[in-house]
Amino acid sequence: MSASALTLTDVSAGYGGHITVADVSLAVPAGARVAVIGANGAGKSTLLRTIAGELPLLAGEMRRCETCARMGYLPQTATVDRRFPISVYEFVAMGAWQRMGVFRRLSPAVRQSIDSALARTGLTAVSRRPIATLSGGQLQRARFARLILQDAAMLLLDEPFAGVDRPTRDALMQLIDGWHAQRRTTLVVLHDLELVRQRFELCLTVDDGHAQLTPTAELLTVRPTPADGSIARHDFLRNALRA
Ligand SMILES: Nc1ncnc2c1ncn2[C@@H]1O[C@H](COP(=O)(O)OP(=O)(O)OP(=O)(O)O)[C@@H](O)[C@H]1O
Repeated sequence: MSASALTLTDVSAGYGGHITVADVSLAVPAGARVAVIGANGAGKSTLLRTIAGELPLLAGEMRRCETCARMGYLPQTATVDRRFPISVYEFVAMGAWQRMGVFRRLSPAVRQSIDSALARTGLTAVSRRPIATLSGGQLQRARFARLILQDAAMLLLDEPFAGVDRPTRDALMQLIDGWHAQRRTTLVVLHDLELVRQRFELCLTVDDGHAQLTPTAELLTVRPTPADGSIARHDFLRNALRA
């Protein structure tokens, strides 16, 4: 049995004392690819932000394995990223700030890592352009390149494929697969259940104020029927899988 990257015990998450998701207890195995799924407004982002430490726990306890304290968090696509008057290269380089040293100089090793991250995300040709000139898909690639630089053991990605085309989605999904091969743990908020079925071994379902971890094979392999009680407890899944 693999070690846990993340353990939640009776965790409640929400805003200003108002609980959105209650009593979450689960253990995410190190290196797992976890799809966080649920209807709009169910509380997926709230839970992810709480795990990222952006929101305080309203109750319960959270433990991360020692290396998983090195965490990369990608919020839903934010327009604020583009407002900075910096180049794509500089934007990506920000992922390496922890490795830059006191004078904030880029060592040759860090420069090599930046070049490699730009190449892996297909951005080498646009690396000198201002970040503001990137398309939505290119910006998402740049945000992934910055994540590569962070070298995090646990990655929390909130709807990373929203608004990107199929080739970009496939390229970014390959990066997530690569992180999986390196035994990094990923929690990814997704609405594409076919992608979840193909590439994520665990599902964190957020529904009706509760969240639980279930093997994808158990949750999504069987097409639901009205008599299928295991799926019927999640209305959002029943509707989505019937569509
Ligand atoms: N900053 C906030 N302050 C107060 N309530 C919030 C805040 N952000 C979100 N909420 C509320 O918390 C609930 C859960 O929102 P959340 O964004 O976590 O849902 P979600 O599952 O990620 O939805 P979606 O799939 O639409 O992104 C919603 O009722 C939402 O209105």
